[in-house]
Amino acid sequence: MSDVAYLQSLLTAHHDFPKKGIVFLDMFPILRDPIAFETLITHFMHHLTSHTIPLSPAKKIDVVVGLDARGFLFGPIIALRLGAAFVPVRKAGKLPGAVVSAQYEKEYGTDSFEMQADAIKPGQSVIVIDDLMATGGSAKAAGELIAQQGCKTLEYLFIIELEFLKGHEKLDGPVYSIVKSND
Ligand SMILES: O=P(O)(O)OC[C@H]1O[C@H](OP(=O)(O)OP(=O)(O)O)[C@H](O)[C@@H]1O
Ligand SMILES: Nc1ncnc2[nH]cnc12
Repeated sequence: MSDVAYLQSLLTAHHDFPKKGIVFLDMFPILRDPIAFETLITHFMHHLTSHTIPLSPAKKIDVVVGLDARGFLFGPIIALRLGAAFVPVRKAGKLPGAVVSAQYEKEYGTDSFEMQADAIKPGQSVIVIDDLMATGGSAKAAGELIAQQGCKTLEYLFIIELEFLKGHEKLDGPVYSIVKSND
């Protein structure tokens, strides 16, 4: 079985969670299996070092931005392996000090994201990491916060992309996802 098929086999679908009509894809079984978790990190690192960094104008990644909450579970590991900073984007009201904010709509509701105003510096190379892209609303809001700080998002990375929702069309940068789901 390929690495991607192995990771995909661990994802579990929950119907009508957290709302009727939503098929929720749970990635936590990957984190329960240390070999799968290591495979996930290695897969992202291979993509970043063989594709994203060579194509980046600065030939490096300065900042990994992880989205609340599941992007916090593996974003910091990738940041450490890259020697990059980790910066959280959190749901409104959770971060102290001056923040920048963006409202967004996601597959099952609306929310507001915040980032600390001094967390990234203009011109830094930034990537965004999260577990799943559905409508792309969350990732788009994160991209807006990064743009407000004078940076461009090099790439948006996800474990899972619900391709049929066409979230990539909302984003201002390329998307990389390990597992693509079309139903
Ligand atoms: O592409 P979208 O339609 O915006 O949906 C994707 C977002 O929804 C989920 O997070 P959620 O807001 O449920 O937060 P959680 O990680 O705290 O559970 C998921 O982890 C993404 O962040
Ligand atoms: N269908 C889904 N499964 C898991 N997380 C999600 N976030 C938004 N939509 C989701």
